[in-house]
Amino acid sequence: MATPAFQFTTKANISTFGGTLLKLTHESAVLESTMALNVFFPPGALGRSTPKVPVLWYLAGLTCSGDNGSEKGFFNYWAAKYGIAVVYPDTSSRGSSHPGEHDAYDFGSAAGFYLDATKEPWAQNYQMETYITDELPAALYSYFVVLDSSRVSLMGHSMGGHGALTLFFKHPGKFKSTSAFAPIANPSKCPWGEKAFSGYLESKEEWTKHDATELIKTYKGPDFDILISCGIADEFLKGGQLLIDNFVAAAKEVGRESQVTVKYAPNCDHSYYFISSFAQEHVEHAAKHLGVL
Ligand SMILES: N[C@@H](CCC(=O)N[C@@H](CSC=O)C(=O)NCC(=O)O)C(=O)O
Repeated sequence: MATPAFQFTTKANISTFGGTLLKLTHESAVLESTMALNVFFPPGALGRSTPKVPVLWYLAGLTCSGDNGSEKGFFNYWAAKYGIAVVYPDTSSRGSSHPGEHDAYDFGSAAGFYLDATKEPWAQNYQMETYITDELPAALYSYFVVLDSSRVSLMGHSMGGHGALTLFFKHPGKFKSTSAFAPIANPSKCPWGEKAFSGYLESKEEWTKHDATELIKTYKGPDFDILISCGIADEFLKGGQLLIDNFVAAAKEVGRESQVTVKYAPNCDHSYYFISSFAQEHVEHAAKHLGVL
């Protein structure tokens, strides 16, 4: 048997909900970094090659790693039930030490914004879009052949919700569905997004290419069915960081309002207590589009 060109190191093998959560590391060429991630395999899937299982990616938010979603999202119970693997990648390159990289919670490490930076020094290794849509999936799907590269969905939270929406629009047809918890839905117009885009991108003309509220207006791919959940008491919704209404208005502008469902949850905040409360709904949304519900 040929040795796969790409190697993962298993740091932990954890039995949960009848399946297995692997804590992995690997060398990323595009991020120029050793990267950690977690992958949940539903019952019976790890170690077999067929039947393949669909894959759901969870993109986490600012300050997070692959651990937040896998430990506090409560996705694995529902993924086990529907026979779905869940990939929990990290949120930025971890191998560098650019000026200011580790100083703020909303820029640099753990704040890669799921885009390919064009401004130096970030352009060297802050290439999260290529990592999430190309390098890491190619490596995972060839190493763990049970993962079905033809049935893949996305979901994400906050900065990761921005990633789940923008990567879906930027790569038409690559993902069966997407959904988001409290996404940063119009980053060009909020403080988190303005800081990230002006730091990572060479010119302001590039901003629209990374903003879900702009991308939905120019999207030419297949129709979609986007689910967004957000807490009414979300401090970042109230603080103007999420701007979900702008995304809904853009959907209306291009006649796609029926393809976007936004559900506001009474009393809920921005935390994983909110996310885990709606984990079932988001995994089942993906399960429907992945053909297992
Ligand atoms: N100042 C806070 C802000 C960090 C925070 O709330 N992060 C959220 C994501 S926000 C948007 O991407 C988060 O999910 N945190 C991790 C968690 O487990 O709650 C701070 O630095 O704490």
